[in-house]
Amino acid sequence: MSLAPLRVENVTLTFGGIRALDDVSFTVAPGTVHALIGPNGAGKSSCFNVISGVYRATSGRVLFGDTELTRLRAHKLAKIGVGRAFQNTALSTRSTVLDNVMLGRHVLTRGGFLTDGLRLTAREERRHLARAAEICAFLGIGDVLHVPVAALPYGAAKRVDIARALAVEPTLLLLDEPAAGMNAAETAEMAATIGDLRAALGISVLLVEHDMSLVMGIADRVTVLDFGKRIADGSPAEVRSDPDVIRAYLGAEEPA
Ligand SMILES: Nc1ncnc2c1ncn2[C@@H]1O[C@H](COP(=O)(O)OP(=O)(O)OP(=O)(O)O)[C@@H](O)[C@H]1O
Repeated sequence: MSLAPLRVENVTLTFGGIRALDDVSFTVAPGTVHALIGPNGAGKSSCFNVISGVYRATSGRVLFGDTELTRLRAHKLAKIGVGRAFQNTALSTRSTVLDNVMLGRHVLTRGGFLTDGLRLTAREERRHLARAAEICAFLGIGDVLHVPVAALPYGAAKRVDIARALAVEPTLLLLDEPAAGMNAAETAEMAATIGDLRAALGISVLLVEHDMSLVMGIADRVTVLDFGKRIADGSPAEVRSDPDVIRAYLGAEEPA
């Protein structure tokens, strides 16, 4: 598996008069867990949405290896090895866990077996089902494969979303606030899972996160935004002691 760096280069994003991102640059090195943090309204979600193709940058670009992501549609992202899980899960809540994760796998087959009516052979289908089940087991939801997502606790539903993102066999996983809405115990479990992912699959992870405690324990590198600008970029220890970061978080929360 060849891993490519993700390069965010001089990205600016404006909404009318608001500069949500102002000349932001950073690089996610292959095989690392990279966190993008910042106080409320700093531009984290905007940046995630530019990287994952939801918003188009006003200027600047995002490259994954040699491919410019800024112009790619979602299914193309999956094809080049980028999986993404959003803050507000887009799961089909009446469908089972396994069916949701299988949806993530259709991009791996020629044309997509669910969208164009192509039938998979029974053998191919078994292979995809087995892999989907394996991914779920890895994420600790292997015992609820046949349960509708609507019946799951919140933390488990977030894991289904991540499983679906992993189902495209990405080399880069984009996670938008994976611990949002979780209690301390669930947050710690999620942090452990993200660490395991990198260790077991060797993939790169870009994580947008408000919760500093989750980030500091697992990130190799941290980029900090404030009012749309990059104010720091370095190891968790460097960032935590950076005066600009401490100032930005004052009044909101102390760096963990
Ligand atoms: N669709 C939009 N239209 C107009 N303004 C927007 C839009 N999305 C974000 N903004 C503005 O851009 C700025 C950055 O917002 P963004 O949601 O990216 O920050 P954030 O760091 O993710 O914040 P939070 O932690 O609160 O989710 C804010 O001033 C926000 O009001």
